[in-house]
Amino acid sequence: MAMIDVRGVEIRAGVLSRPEQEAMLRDVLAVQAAAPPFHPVTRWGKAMSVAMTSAGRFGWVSDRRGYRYEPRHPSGVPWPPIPDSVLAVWRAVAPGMREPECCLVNLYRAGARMGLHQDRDEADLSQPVVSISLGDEALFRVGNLERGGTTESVWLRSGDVAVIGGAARLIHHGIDRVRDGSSDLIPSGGRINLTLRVVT
Ligand SMILES: O=C(O)CCC(=O)C(=O)O
Ligand SMILES: [Fe+2]
Repeated sequence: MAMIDVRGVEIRAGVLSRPEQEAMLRDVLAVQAAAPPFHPVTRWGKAMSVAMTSAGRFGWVSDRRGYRYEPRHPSGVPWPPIPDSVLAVWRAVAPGMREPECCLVNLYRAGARMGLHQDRDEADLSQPVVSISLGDEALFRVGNLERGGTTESVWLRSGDVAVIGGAARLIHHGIDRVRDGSSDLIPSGGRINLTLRVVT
């Protein structure tokens, strides 16, 4: 299994076989059925282009009050549990770490992107963020610990796993674009990204 290091972010290509991706997709579609994806609104009132939902004890939400982790979906229902297929990936790539408390589900349909940001809303930064890609390929950009400076980009493909941890835990990263129609995994098209986080 190939692993490349992009500024301390470990990108493991082809962690999931096609049958494993299909099984995980079924589990993620069940999460989405229980907790429908929504477009979070930023503090400044702008809807994000990525639709989101979560599984686990906490989910990530944003609205006019800002962003934070919450124990319930905006509808009031608790987030569904993180599927075992997803937990298995965390255990494989982050052995000895705590169990994840949030699986953020990012849904990229045509034109969706995610600007450069840090994942810094978690209390225990000794724990990594593990990111799983399903469906269409995405151009992942990695910057620096501080704002600004040069960046490097790499395509993430269906079944790839990225580990953002250690000295790179607070590195800036984002998704510039998704190559529409590059994968046939998701029948309705697009890309799903799962990020596993220890929140507390
Ligand atoms: O979609 C991706 O690959 C990255 C997602 C991400 O950075 C996040 O949800 O914080
Ligand atoms: Fe992130």
